[in-house]
Amino acid sequence: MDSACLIMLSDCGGAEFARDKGIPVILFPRRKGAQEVFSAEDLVIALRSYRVDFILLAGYLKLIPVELIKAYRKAIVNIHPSLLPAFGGKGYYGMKVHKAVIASGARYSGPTIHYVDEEYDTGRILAQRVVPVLAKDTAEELAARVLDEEHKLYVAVCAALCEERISWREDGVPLIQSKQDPNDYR
Ligand SMILES: Nc1nc2c(c(=O)[nH]1)N[C@@H](CN(C=O)c1ccc(C(=O)N[C@@H](CCC(=O)O)C(=O)O)cc1)CN2
Ligand SMILES: NCC(=O)N[C@@H]1O[C@H](COP(=O)([O-])[O-])[C@@H](O)[C@H]1O
Repeated sequence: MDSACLIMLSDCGGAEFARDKGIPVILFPRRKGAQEVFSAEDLVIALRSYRVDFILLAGYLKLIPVELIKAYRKAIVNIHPSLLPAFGGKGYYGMKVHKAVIASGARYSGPTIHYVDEEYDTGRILAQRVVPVLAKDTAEELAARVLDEEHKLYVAVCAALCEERISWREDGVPLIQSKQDPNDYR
């Protein structure tokens, strides 16, 4: 990857880790009363200055502003810990998702990676993996099973993005071309 930049909601372990690796960190949105205003337009300018090509969300809990969506069309993806469109949207994040899945009696769950549009979790689905929901699962046990697949799926999708193996079906569904078999799209 030529360049990287971390966008965080707040200063946390991830921000410290990134700084230690020499990766620029931007806190967005700024806390109320912060010394300097940093608008969505400022964020786009900053990302362009760092030559950022893709934006990968993971546990980012605020709505990405439309200015960023427009500036990074088909270049912002998010990972969500359920099989969207089920258990997605405002209020569905972290353990809330897994608790809702278990309470529903669903027998399967799993991560979804989707393109980010103006609303929460309504962007085009790019990839999913399925895990079983066991009868006696706690939300924490299900979360761990889903997270294990998230970590594998995000790596595979990032590789496909960087290697330009994403194509778009006529109906607007994004497909990933297999690295092993160029005739296989998922
Ligand atoms: N424009 C978009 N922004 C974001 C998306 C998206 O699809 N489009 N995905 C989210 C990630 N996400 C689910 O994957 C998600 C994150 C947070 C929420 C939510 O309800 N947040 C609360 C605030 C929570 C807090 O501040 O602690 C809220 O908005 O009331 C739903 C889904 C990232 N951004
Ligand atoms: N709707 C968004 C959402 O729930 N995202 C989820 O947050 C976790 C990452 O958080 P962490 O890396 O901060 O622990 C991941 O499980 C991701 O699917």
